[in-house]
Amino acid sequence: MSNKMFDFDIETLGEAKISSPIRMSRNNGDGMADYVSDEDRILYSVQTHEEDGVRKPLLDDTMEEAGPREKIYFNPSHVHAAICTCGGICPGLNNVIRAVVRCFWYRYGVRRISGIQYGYLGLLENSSWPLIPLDPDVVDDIQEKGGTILGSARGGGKQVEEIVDSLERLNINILITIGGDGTLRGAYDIGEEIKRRGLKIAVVGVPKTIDNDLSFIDSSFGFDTAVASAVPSVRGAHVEAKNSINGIGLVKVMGRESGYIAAHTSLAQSDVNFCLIPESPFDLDGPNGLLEHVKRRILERGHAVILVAEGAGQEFAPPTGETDASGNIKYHDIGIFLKEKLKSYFKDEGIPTSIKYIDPSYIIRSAPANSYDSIYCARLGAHAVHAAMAGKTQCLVSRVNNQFVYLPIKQAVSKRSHVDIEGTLWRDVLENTRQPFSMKN
Ligand SMILES: Nc1ncnc2c1ncn2[C@@H]1O[C@H](COP(=O)(O)OP(=O)(O)OP(=O)(O)O)[C@@H](O)[C@H]1O
Ligand SMILES: O=P(O)(O)OC[C@H]1O[C@](O)(CO)[C@@H](O)[C@@H]1O
Ligand SMILES: [Mg+2]
Repeated sequence: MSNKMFDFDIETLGEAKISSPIRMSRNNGDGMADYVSDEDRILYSVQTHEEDGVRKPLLDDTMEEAGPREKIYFNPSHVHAAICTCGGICPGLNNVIRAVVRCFWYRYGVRRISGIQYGYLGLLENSSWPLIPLDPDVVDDIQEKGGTILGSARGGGKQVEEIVDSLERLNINILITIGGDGTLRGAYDIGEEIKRRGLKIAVVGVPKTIDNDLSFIDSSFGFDTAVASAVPSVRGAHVEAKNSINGIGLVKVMGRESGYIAAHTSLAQSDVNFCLIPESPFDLDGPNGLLEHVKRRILERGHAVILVAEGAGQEFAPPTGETDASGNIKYHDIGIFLKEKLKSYFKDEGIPTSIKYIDPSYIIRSAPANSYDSIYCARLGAHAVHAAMAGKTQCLVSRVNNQFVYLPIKQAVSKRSHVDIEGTLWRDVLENTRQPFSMKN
């Protein structure tokens, strides 16, 4: 009997019958890398569980290993591949684009590769942005720069019929979408419309989220760079706070629903005394509220550093009622709100303070990828191309348990990843900051 919890089966456009132009081996031990077969599977859970009094691995949920297949679906000379980047920018987008183009070009000999400008908007009927022809020369140095050479945008993704009309009109038969949960949902819907029309167009996603809030992925590309880029702001806030009388350094980082950047940055630069994330609601006032705890810290140590994720404390103000072009709710600026609260609280308490507020959000998001993310993006991009050439569709490339895998988009977007406040990451953050485990009265 199967105890499967997840559906990790990948859809394909049809049987892969064409021999891959990539020369690899079928045998272990001959000193040459082997093709990956669809039957090569990776265990999803590396934890053991108890069965009949014995600890056993969970063997039922397995994911398809990513990599070049011996047989591919598309004849490379018939391929017109397109790439688009959607949502907010993130370190590493250009690295992924570069890797995708180079893999199509050098490994498979694909010569028609187009960049779609400004995400799904570039595929709408009235788009005035032409396709950008891509080849290894065009993408040669792009990894040096932050952002994406294609531009990115929100909105347009729900107009799937128009998008598929454009794919048909432009003879695009592979679409690589690089983006977050919204982009992936859009990619899935585009795949459904393609199926409904009986077309043979592969849609493959490369998951992007600076907030690191996608499930079924160890950590998203650009996240390591984001944390590394947040560190100097915390360091600056700490120096400013220490050099002032009762100084308070307040830093805001991104993280709408998940506080991973804040949590990891607190560990990377352990000057943080209070790390505030959406997953761990807190009170401002009262004996166990944030303000009282900051006061205690100021009276004991003469300075304090607060790192807040943008989605934390949203309940302190009524919802803005505004959304962006993709339908995401616009948040209050918790950084500015906290700065004002701290100011008036300490004034009322008769304690002189100096509050320095730093918001490095867009500096972090626009940074070029560091070496760790550059390596990661190069590998993600190539793996996305191997999936598409093999005719896999409505899937994405991910790294789970340090292995590259293909996952169905539907399963991957079925839940978001949040910092588990009973888990080891948050436990380690609390040990480092020495803040109370709860600041609720
Ligand atoms: N539920 C959905 N179904 C189909 N398309 C969607 C959906 N949500 C968003 N999209 C489309 O996906 C694209 C990107 O969405 P969004 O702006 O939310 O960014 P994202 O991909 O979630 O990345 P991030 O929010 O991390 O920057 C937009 O073109 C949007 O129209
Ligand atoms: O300024 P924008 O484009 O609305 O994006 C802000 C949002 O984008 C994200 O960086 C995700 O891409 C969130 O962390 C943030 O809330
Ligand atoms: Mg989103």
